Amino acid sequence: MAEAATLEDRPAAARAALLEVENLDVYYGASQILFGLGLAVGEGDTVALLGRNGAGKSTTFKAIAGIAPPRRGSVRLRGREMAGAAPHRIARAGIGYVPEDRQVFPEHSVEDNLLIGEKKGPTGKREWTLERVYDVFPILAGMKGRMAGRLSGGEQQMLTIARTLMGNPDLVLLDEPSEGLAPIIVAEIGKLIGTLREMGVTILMAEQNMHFCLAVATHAAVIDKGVVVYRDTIAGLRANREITDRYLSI
Ligand SMILES: Nc1ncnc2c1ncn2[C@@H]1O[C@H](COP(=O)(O)OP(=O)(O)OP(=O)(O)O)[C@@H](O)[C@H]1O
Repeated sequence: MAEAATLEDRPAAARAALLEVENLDVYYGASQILFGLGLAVGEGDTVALLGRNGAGKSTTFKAIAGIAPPRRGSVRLRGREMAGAAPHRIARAGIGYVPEDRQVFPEHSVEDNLLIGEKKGPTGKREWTLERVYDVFPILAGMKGRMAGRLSGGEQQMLTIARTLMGNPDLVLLDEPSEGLAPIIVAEIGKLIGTLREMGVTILMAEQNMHFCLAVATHAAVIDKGVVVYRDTIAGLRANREITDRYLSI
């Protein structure tokens, strides 16, 4: 009898997916950006959406979050259709979105930023409290009274992730968490994502930095010109030179 595969050996789609995206077409005006895009995120997975600059990663996230509503296709969270719903409804349904440009409230303290994000999860859960956030993000505990606008880029990135978690989402979308940060800070963010993965937080993150993803993700989807061209475990991606050379060479 074949040995049972571990959770991470199985493709995300083989388990009941928390998020299922199918046949997504997204346009900006007359230009089509996503072409029948599909991907799945299993509960507890950390899925990296990898692709070059302009491949459509941010657009995919905006479509899932309802900011760039798809013209066709389906975005289901636990089987519930989200496509076409307003962004605030999608957020309330359990999808937390951390955009590329790290939106902190600069004139508010770190702690106020966290409290602004506080809400019950879709099933009423309140797993993330200030105490828990400070436990996982000790750097924020040390600067809770500081104005968010005075934080460094990496600290703002952490604050935005922490604020999103305060909303107790079922799924966190992280758009290019390593972008524009110094290597030492990227390593910190990587460690943090690793901690969240160990805690069972489900994450879909967009990245251009393949090395960053190899270190923290469990699964990968590769996007090229608005189409997902490859889906596998991170181990599968690592072993696939053809895909990494063709779409992700850096
Ligand atoms: N608001 C917009 N209006 C028109 N075209 C856009 C808009 N935003 C993005 N695009 C185009 O859509 C395509 C996909 O962009 P997107 O930002 O989704 O890519 P990406 O993979 O996230 O890349 P990046 O790493 O540069 O953010 C690009 O060709 C981009 O120029």
